[in-house]
Amino acid sequence: MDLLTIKDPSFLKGMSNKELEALSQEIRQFLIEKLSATGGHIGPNLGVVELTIALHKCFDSPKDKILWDVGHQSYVHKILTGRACEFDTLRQFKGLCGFPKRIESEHDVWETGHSSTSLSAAMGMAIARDLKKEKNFVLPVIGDGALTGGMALEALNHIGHEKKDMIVILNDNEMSIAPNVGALHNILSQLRTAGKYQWVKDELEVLLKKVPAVGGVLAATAERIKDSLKYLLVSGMFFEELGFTYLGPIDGHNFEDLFENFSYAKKTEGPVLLHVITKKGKGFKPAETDKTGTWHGTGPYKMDTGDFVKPNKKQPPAWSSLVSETVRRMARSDERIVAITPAMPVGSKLEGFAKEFPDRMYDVGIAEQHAATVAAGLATQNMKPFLAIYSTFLQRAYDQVVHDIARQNLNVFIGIDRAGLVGADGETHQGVFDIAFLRHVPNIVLMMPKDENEGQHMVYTALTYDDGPIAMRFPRGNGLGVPMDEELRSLPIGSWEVLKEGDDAAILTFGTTVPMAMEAAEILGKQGISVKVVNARFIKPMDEKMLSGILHENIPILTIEEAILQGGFGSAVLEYAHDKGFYYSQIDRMGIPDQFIEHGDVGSLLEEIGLTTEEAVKRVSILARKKQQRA
Ligand SMILES: Cc1ncc(C[n+]2csc(CCOP(=O)(O)OP(=O)(O)O)c2C)c(N)n1
Ligand SMILES: CC(=O)[C@@H](O)[C@H](O)COP(=O)(O)O
Ligand SMILES: [Mg+2]
Repeated sequence: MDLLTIKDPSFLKGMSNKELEALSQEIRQFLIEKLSATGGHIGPNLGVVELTIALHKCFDSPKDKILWDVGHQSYVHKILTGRACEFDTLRQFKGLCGFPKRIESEHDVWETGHSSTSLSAAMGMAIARDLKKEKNFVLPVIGDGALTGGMALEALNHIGHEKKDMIVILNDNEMSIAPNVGALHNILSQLRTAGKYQWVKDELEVLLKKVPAVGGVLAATAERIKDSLKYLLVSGMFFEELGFTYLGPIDGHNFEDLFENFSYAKKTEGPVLLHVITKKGKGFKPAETDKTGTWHGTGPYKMDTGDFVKPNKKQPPAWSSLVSETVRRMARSDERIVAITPAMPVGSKLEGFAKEFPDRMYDVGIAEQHAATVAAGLATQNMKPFLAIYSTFLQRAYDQVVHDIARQNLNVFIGIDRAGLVGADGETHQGVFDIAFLRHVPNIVLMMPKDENEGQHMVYTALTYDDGPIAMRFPRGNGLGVPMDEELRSLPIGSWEVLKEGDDAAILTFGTTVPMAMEAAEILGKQGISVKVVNARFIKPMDEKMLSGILHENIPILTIEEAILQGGFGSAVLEYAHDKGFYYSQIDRMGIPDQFIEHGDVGSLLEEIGLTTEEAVKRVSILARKKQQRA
């Protein structure tokens, strides 16, 4: 069939299994083709083709609520709900979002991007349903990786206690981004090999009921026999003990299995957990055989060979590699260095570190809070923990940074990756809040390098700093390709760097917006305006000596940051000026406005919010003109 003609999932109701098999192949081929041009989360989506079709055939979305945990595997859902025609714009500026988006469709009942929220949201929907005395199914789909997230376990605990009607679909493909980790993963492995539990339990019930009852004693004994048999037959009655009816494990690519279990689940009171086994990347060899997470989320690729489309010219090293490899280099001479990642060993480029120091690298699963406090615990024992974590995911560990790390002034090095706009992943992943939520935390040092050479020195600074928590933020993508110093050196904490002298105005900035500031200063120079450009590489503590000097000279200031304005670096400069009595200094700020930034290429996003060289030129011209008028 022509997928582009699909308006909603109702067409599935009348289709035979054979027709559904054919549809599955068409959807797989469509995904492989479309994503070869756009990139995206090909592996996760190829794994849920039959599962998604079966859900939309057996249930009535949006009356029945289908939630997608993380949401990176919702492309098939988007195809079946009338958005196939938008896939050429997937994850592009003003195009189709790569995660569920309520504004896109009534079938996207819950927005995700960060992991492990679906069960909690589903519980909220189930409570609302029952209070409103409505009748509908609530169906969160959660992966084996997402299940390792603390929120998911909090939700299981609550759902099992409240015994709300809900059908949790556990999509178990044994993979997180990289192979899944943890004791929960081991329980799932046991369940995967234990074979179908549910039918055994039911047959047991029938059998035991046939035993002639001799009063309650035997029945109670029978119950105990049944329970002990349950333990005997199926290890890890983890979910049943939590109050769920556990079904499965079943083949998530087999329509008969899916339909049979969905219908059983529909008739089961209370929360059901249906354990579905799928193959990540199914139907596309390179993705299906991927054991490292390379095909979890990709750029464009060649369909016939599976080769990724490479940029035309050689790229400078990725920022994540620069940081992780410098940590690795330092770990050779400092045995105290331990790396911790919450399920992102591939994204944080920690494979080399893990290979060289297997006993000093911990992937804790999707557990950012746990990761941060493990780092804190390590620091109490005079180890040198390196917490490698994306800016957006660090949001999950805010209290652990405040309560465990900073309050105890523990020497943890936080490598804040993907700081700034990340682009295609959009609103849920932009790394724009970390300055605002860290700057006000006592004891913390927060810095950002202007290029990868300064970056390696910052890693050295962080790992040789012993006075408490120190965080270095760095962007997604690649460095600038600057020459790299052989020897690593430490930067004086709180020191800024003058990149260009000038006295009509000063631009204070750091990281990715330094080139923009230099370009603006050059343009303004040609207009007779001499602009000082300062690499304000320490966001906290600021270089108060240099800042008060600029304020004393009454030089107007423009701050620029690829981070949220409210509470950001510019706010810190405003606060400082006011606190030191510079009430009349001209200070302007450029940064991310008070809104969530959607998906798209970073250039278009910066253009759209006016974080551009042209805007900087305009702002400084106004400041300089005002200064001249006052002179
Ligand atoms: C809080 C949070 N931490 C980390 C991530 C990054 N992440 C995206 S998908 C993923 C793995 C999810 O594994 P699973 O739930 O099993 O889904 P699968 O990709 O196997 O279908 C991770 C760690 C995230 N989205 N949210
Ligand atoms: C869905 C998810 O959260 C991850 O797959 C994320 O998209 C990875 O981001 P990077 O591509 O920046 O590593
Ligand atoms: Mg998985």
